[in-house]
Amino acid sequence: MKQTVHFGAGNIGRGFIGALFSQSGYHVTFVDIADQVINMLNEKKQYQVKLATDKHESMTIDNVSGLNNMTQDNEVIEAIKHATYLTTAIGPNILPRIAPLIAKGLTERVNSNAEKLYVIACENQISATDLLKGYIFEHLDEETTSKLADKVFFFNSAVDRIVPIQNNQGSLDVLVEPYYEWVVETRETIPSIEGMTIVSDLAPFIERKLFTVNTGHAVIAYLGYLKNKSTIDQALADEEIVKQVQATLGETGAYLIKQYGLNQDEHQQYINKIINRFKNPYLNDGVTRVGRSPLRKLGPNDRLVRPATEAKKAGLGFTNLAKAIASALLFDYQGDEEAVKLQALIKDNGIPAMLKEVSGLDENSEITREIVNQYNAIKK
Ligand SMILES: NC(=O)C1=CN([C@@H]2O[C@H](COP(=O)(O)OP(=O)(O)OC[C@H]3O[C@@H](n4cnc5c(N)ncnc54)[C@H](O)[C@@H]3O)[C@@H](O)[C@H]2O)C=CC1
Ligand SMILES: O=P(O)(O)OC[C@H]1O[C@](O)(CO)[C@@H](O)[C@@H]1O
Repeated sequence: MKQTVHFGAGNIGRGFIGALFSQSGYHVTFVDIADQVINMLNEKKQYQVKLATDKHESMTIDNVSGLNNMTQDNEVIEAIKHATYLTTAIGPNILPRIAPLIAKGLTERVNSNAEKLYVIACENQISATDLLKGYIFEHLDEETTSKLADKVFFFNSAVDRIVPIQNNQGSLDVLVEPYYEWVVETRETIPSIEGMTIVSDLAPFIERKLFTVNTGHAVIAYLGYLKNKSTIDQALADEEIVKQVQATLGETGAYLIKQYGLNQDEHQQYINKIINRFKNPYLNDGVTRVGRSPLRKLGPNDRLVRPATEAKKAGLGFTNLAKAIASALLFDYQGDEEAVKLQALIKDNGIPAMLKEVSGLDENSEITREIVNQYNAIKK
């Protein structure tokens, strides 16, 4: 049986990427630090992926096992030696932490296995696999790096499926929305995986996804949080929030249409479809999950700041994106480490300096000034 190694046995790992590999006839070795999940994978050897619909359809995912990367280095290295794919869905900030072990696995693999290995990071981040590759290469010597050239391939990808936090402690089952899209950039012919779409240029796909699904979701989460809504569908029952999401996605849409020559009507349909996905009442998706890690989400290349800077460059409007950024700055959820740090940065340094440090925006830029105006208006 073909083997794949997947880092991150969380929501996307079990509910999306690992499930597709299992359905494509692979044995999936999940690697994670969560002992309870790893033990359950090894005991039960299967779990259910349940669809968030009125019919509650479910499918069995089998041929799965687990390894703990903190305590089972050798077993992880062994698994990497025999895998056809190595994927991650672990969070972009965690990639540097798993890179040393992957580097050890690749070093042993290239000396013992001539088969090709395909590495794909499945994270909400532009060029996540390139980033992972960079971290891995920091731990490789020159000889190994050159051996890797025609044996280990790194492909960027875009992943789209809403998988909320699961309210089922002690179970491996995962509730997911029915929709999914996994787009992988490569010109190689690679072993086919059910549900994987191959493209030669990922940029339009990942930007369209990140600046529509993720920008829209973030706007709803931050505005919903400010209005004391607990879930995304509850936030979308508020007409003002709906209007604000539409206005913001109008701005990202204008940039995407101009940049990639998209058809305006088709893009509007894409936006409408996504807002309907967000309304799914069976997902029960918390605003604090969707708004999690605001420092990452306020990064220069992420879902809020990049469309604003790109829109500005293209001579397009960015007022609603500035309002979205301002609402993110008011995310003060104490259960989120980054939200706590964000509030401390704002308190200690003020918004312009914080935006310079976190978002790479000049303190006197037009975007920064607009964000500060919007922030003050929301606070009133
Ligand atoms: N949940 C969703 O709807 C979507 C998430 N994504 C992306 O997928 C990635 C994963 O997100 P989720 O699955 O939602 O998160 P999650 O928190 O459910 O899963 C992450 C997993 O990584 C594990 N982990 C953390 N640190 C680790 C370490 N040092 N070594 C090994 N394992 C470690 C955690 O124990 C957890 O099981 C993120 O980049 C996210 O942006 C992308 C699309 C949709
Ligand atoms: O996973 P992140 O980057 O923290 O952001 C959460 C967002 O990503 C998703 O997981 C889907 O792409 C959404 O649920 C939400 O927009």
